[in-house]
Amino acid sequence: MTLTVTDLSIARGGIPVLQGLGFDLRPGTALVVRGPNGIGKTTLLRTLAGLQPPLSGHITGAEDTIAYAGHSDGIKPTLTVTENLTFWASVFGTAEIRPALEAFELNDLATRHAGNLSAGQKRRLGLSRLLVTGRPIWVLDEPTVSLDVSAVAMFATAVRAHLSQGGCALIATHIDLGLDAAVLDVGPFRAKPRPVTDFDGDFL
Ligand SMILES: Nc1ncnc2c1ncn2[C@@H]1O[C@H](COP(=O)(O)OP(=O)(O)OP(=O)(O)O)[C@@H](O)[C@H]1O
Repeated sequence: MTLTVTDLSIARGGIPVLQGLGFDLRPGTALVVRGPNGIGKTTLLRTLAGLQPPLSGHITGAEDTIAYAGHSDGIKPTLTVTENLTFWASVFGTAEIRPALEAFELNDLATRHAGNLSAGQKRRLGLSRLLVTGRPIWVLDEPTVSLDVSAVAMFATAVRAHLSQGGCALIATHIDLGLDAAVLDVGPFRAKPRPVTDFDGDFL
C-alpha cells in the first residue's frame, strides 16, 4: 500500500501552516519529517491520520491503513500492560500481543497497571500498540520522547522489522534513528534545488 500526498495544504486553528506538500510513501520505506517547532509537522501527521481535514489537496492510500501514534500515548491507566494491548488487539481485530510485549521488553511489566509506569515505560507501551494494529503505514509524532538510548534502539529495531515486512513509516523526529530514510524538510527556509538545465548548452 502506497500513501500518496498531492499538493496538500493544511491549517491549525484556522491558520494555514503548510502548503503544496507532495510525496509518496512506498512499502518498505521510511520518511522522516523535519522542521522547526510550530511549523506544522503535527498538523501534517494529524491530517494524514484523518483527525482533521486538509484545506486542499489529496491523500490516497490512507483508508484503514494508518496506525497513528501522537504525542499522547493513549494508554488506559487503570488497565495492566497486558490488558491495554489486549484491548487494542481487539479493536484492530488482531489476536497476538506477545510479539508486541517482546519487541518493547514489556514482559516484566505485563501485570503492572499502566498508570503506574514511568514515562519511558508508558511510551514503550504506547509504541508497542503499533504492532497489534496490523496496519501497514505507521505515522509517528516524536515517538522517542522519554525513551532512553536502549529503548530508542528497541524502537528503531521495531521500525526496521516493520519495513522489512513491507510496511512503511512516516516519522516526525529531531533525532537520528539510524534508519535508511528519506527526509521531508518542511522548514521555511529550505533551499530549492536549481532546476536541471542544459548548462553547457546555455553557452553555445
Ligand atoms: N489546538 C491548536 N489550536 C490553534 N493552533 C494550534 C493548535 N495546536 C497547534 N497550533 C499552532 O499550529 C501551528 C503548527 O503546530 P504543530 O503542532 O503542527 O507544529 P509542529 O511542527 O509539530 O511543532 P513542534 O515541533 O513544536 O511539535 C503552531 O503555530 C501552533 O502554535
